[in-house]
Amino acid sequence: MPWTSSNRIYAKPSNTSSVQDEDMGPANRRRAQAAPTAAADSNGRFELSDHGYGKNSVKLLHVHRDGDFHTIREFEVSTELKLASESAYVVGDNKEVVATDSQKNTIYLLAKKYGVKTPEEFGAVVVNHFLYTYKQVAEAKCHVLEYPWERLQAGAPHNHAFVYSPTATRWCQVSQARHEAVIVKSGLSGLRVLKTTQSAFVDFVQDEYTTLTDAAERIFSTVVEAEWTYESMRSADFDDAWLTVKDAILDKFAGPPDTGVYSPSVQHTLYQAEKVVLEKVPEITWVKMTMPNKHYLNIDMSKFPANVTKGDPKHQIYQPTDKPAGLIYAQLRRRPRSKL
Ligand SMILES: O=c1[nH]c(=O)c2[nH]c(=O)[nH]c2[nH]1
Repeated sequence: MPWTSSNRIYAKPSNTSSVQDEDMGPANRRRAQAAPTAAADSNGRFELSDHGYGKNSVKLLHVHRDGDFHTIREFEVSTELKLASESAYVVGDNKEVVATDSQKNTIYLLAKKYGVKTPEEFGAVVVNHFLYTYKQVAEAKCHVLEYPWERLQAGAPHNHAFVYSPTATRWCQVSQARHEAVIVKSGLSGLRVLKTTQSAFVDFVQDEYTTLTDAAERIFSTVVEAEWTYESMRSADFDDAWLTVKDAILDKFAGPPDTGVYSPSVQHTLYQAEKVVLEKVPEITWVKMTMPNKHYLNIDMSKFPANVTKGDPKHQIYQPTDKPAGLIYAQLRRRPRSKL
């Protein structure tokens, strides 16, 4: 979010001078004396090019009890405020500072008051609250990370027991600057997948730097990260969109259970998954995926005598190498509609 210099207020607000020394305890007096003015501090040589403060990872469990049928969602919520004034930083004046401890309390109180429907909607409630309660807040951000609880299936869906199923982590970042629209970015991280066939990498540049040979058949494994934004808060079904993104990735990576789907490269598989996301969720404006190529290397057994390497051809051994990994990403967005 760009910040114009008009947001910056260097002068210490004049009403601070009306505070008499006698009103201060010794510690406050020491602090007030120590606080430099902006000019004395930097002589205009420096300017804050960014700032913000908040509470990190406030953990919260939301239980919705509907008779015997309970639903849970567990979150880590982080807040960040950018004040219009830089006084807290530059001259040590805390008058406009909403304490990070109060920000933590606010998260609990808003969750109690409004419930937590989706991370995105709760994030919007939080940023709205800060902007409209405190006029000195110029921008508010809220990051929500959701723990992957699923209802326990014990023959039937259990009324009140859940199992931790960390297939992927869901998160969102909601931000709003004063007089501007809410911006929602959602994401999925840590979706680790591997397939044992239907992956190749051939026909790439061959030159004096190349040792890699064409692989018509290889292991394909990655840990997918994805993030995307929405056109507006209003029309989107955030839970449904998140599941659609996860399913698009799994479907384009794996294909049908019996035959799979051929991947000529990580790049192409990533692109295919992003295309499905934009096709299926019209509210998403762009989607970015990152797929590190977690290499599983063939082990050269040719140097060993035949009698030791001879084994059941059904057994194939690879060497997993986490690092280095190829790092492949792309962002796909909608082209503006032609006016013709
Ligand atoms: O799918 C791949 N894309 C690459 O760009 C690449 N580079 C590489 O060494 N292996 C692979 N695999």
